Amino acid sequence: MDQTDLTASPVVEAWTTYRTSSAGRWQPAELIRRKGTTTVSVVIPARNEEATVGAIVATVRRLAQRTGLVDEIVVVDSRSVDRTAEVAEAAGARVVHQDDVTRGLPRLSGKGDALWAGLAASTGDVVAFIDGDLEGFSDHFVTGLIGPLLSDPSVEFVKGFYHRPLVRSGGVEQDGGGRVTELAARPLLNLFWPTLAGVVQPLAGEYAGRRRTLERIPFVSGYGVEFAMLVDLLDLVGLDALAQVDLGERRHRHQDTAALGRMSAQIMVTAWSRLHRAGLVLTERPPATVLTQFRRGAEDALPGLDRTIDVTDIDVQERPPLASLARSRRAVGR
Ligand SMILES: O=c1ccn([C@@H]2O[C@H](COP(=O)(O)OP(=O)(O)O[C@H]3O[C@H](CO)[C@@H](O)[C@H](O)[C@H]3O)[C@@H](O)[C@H]2O)c(=O)[nH]1
Ligand SMILES: O=C(O)[C@H](O)COP(=O)(O)O
Repeated sequence: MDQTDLTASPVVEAWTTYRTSSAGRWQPAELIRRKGTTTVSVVIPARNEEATVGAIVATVRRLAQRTGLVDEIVVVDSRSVDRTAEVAEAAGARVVHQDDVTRGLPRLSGKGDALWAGLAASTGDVVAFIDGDLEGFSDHFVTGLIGPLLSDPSVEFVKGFYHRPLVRSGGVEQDGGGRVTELAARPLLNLFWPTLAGVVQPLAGEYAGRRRTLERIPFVSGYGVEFAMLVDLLDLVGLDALAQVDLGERRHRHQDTAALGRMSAQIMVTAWSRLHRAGLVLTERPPATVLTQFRRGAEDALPGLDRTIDVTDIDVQERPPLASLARSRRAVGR
C-alpha cells in the first residue's frame, strides 16, 4: 500500500481521543472534592537512587500535606547498596525492603518484583507508581495519574506519557530518549497487540491503577513488568478501562546501550510469554534466555575477537496476582 494511504486504526484513534487527557486538566481542588473516602498510595521502586529519591518523596509529601490527596508514600528499597533507604525515610516515606516483603517466597529480582512488593506492602484503593530516578520531578505527575481514576469509575488504569529528551555529555537530543520503547516495545505492541498502539509511552514507569485490578494481574520480574502489565490489563479489563495522561516532559538517569540491550531482551521474552499464553506461538520450545554481548577494552578479551563476551540470563519469572494469595500472606510488610 502507498504509505500516504495509511491511517491509524479507528479503534486506536477513538481510544486516543477519548481516553487521553493532560495533567493540567486534573487540578488538586477538584480532585480533593472527588476523592471522598478513596485512599491513595504512591509507591516508588528504588535501587541505588540516593541522588534522586529524596526530592521525589519530599515533593509527594508536600502534596500530601497541602491537599490530603496522598495517604501514604512507600519506597521499595530494591537491594540498594547506597543510602537510598535512609534518604527516602528522612524525606518522609515509609521504606520497605523488597526481600522482607517477599520472604518465604521464591527469590526473584528486578523492578517488577519491587513493584509487586510495593503493591503488597501498601494499602491505598488507588496506587500510583513513580520511578525513583526522575530528575526535576513535579507533583503534577501524581495529580495527573490519579485524576482520571478519582473522577471516572470506568477507568481502571492510567499510564503516563511525556516527551523524553536524551541527555548526554554532548548535549540534549530533544526526543531521543525512550530507545527501548522505540526499538523494541512499540514495534512488538504494534505487531501483536495493535489495539494498544495508541499508548504513547508503553514503558513509562509512572502509572496508577485501582488496587482491585492491580491485585488480579501477575507481575513479571525485571523490566518486562510494564509490557506484561499493559497486555494483561487489556485482557482483564479491556481497552476502554485504560487511559493515558500527558505529564509534559520527563528526565531520568539513562542506562548504557548494553544495559538497554538486556532490558530489550527481557521485554522480548515477556512478549513471547504472552504470545505463548494466547496460543499464538505454535512451538512449545521457549526462546533461549541467555543473551551474549560483546565488550571491548577488558583484560580477558578473546584473541582474534578483541572483545570480552558477557553473558546474561534475561529470563523473567512471575509473581502471581496478589489476589490469589491467602490474606495472611498478603499482609506481610504492610
Ligand atoms: O532491580 C531494580 C531495577 C530498577 N529499579 C527501579 O525502577 C525504576 C526504573 O528503573 P530504571 O533502571 O531507571 O529503568 P529505565 O532505564 O528508566 O527503564 C524504562 O523502561 C523500563 C522497562 O519497561 C521501565 O521499568 C522503567 O520504568 C522505564 O523508565 C528506578 O527507580 C529503579 O531504581 C528497582 O527498583 N529494582
Ligand atoms: O524506556 C526506555 O525506552 C528505556 O528506558 C530507555 O530510555 P532512554 O533512551 O531515555 O535512556
